[in-house]
Amino acid sequence: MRVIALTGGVGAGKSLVLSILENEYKAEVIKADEVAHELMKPGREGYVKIVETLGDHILKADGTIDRKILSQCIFRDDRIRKAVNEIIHPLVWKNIKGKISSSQAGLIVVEFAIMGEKAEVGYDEMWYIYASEPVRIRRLFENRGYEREHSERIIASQAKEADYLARCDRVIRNDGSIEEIRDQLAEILNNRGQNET
Ligand SMILES: CC(C)(COP(=O)(O)OP(=O)(O)OC[C@H]1O[C@@H](n2cnc3c(N)ncnc32)[C@H](O)[C@@H]1O)[C@@H](O)C(=O)NCCC(=O)NCCS
Ligand SMILES: Nc1ncnc2c1ncn2[C@@H]1O[C@H](COP(=O)(O)OP(=O)(O)OP(=O)(O)O)[C@@H](O)[C@H]1O
Repeated sequence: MRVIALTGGVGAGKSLVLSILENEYKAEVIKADEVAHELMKPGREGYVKIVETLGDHILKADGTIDRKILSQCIFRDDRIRKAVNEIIHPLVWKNIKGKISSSQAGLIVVEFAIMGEKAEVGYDEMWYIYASEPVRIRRLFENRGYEREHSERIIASQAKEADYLARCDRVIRNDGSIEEIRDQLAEILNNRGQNET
């Protein structure tokens, strides 16, 4: 079993790379953000602690956490982001470790945008998906409707490029076309073997 950690900032193209790895390389994909959302559903460990810490103004009428409100809290206030991260991230990594140890897949890819010290899930190599900030801001505006200011706030809250580069074994460049991404993945996984960094 080979475990690849896949990281990069918002809008860099992680989901795109994951979909290619899942569909064309039969990888099992684990998304940290999806795990976090599971753990923030009513009654789950993350939900209880986050509501205790932030208060019930973050809840919708049906009792679920309102992601719009949580997003505004997280990206407008560093202290709130840190508090939420401290609650949710240890639970996320524990859950992901469990998923990896019970998996039978030959290739597992764990995706996360956050480079905290606790982001250690026993991976074999870490890939950094890179696209320049202007390209990311444009794609997020065109495809997700994010205003420039919102994208810039998220980018400011995430690891800097130098931090990603210092931690990663491999850089996948995604400033160009989807075909260029496919070519890079084929070269890494087919031609030169999965072990090479
Ligand atoms: C902040 C939330 C509410 C935003 O939800 P929303 O549906 O608007 O957008 P989405 O989930 O697509 O997130 C947008 C992007 O924000 C970035 N992001 C999410 N959480 C964080 C965070 N804690 N710190 C920095 N960036 C983050 C990621 O690049 C993500 O892809 C949501 O992402 C969330 O619940 N985050 C807390 C859980 C978490 O830390 N997840 C990250 C992996 S553990
Ligand atoms: N090479 C590319 N060419 C054109 N569009 C792209 C390319 N790569 C990514 N995109 C588009 O840019 C947007 C952001 O990409 P994606 O969702 O894969 O980023 P991400 O790193 O997963 O972001 P997040 O951290 O928010 O999850 C998507 O709409 C995606 O379709």
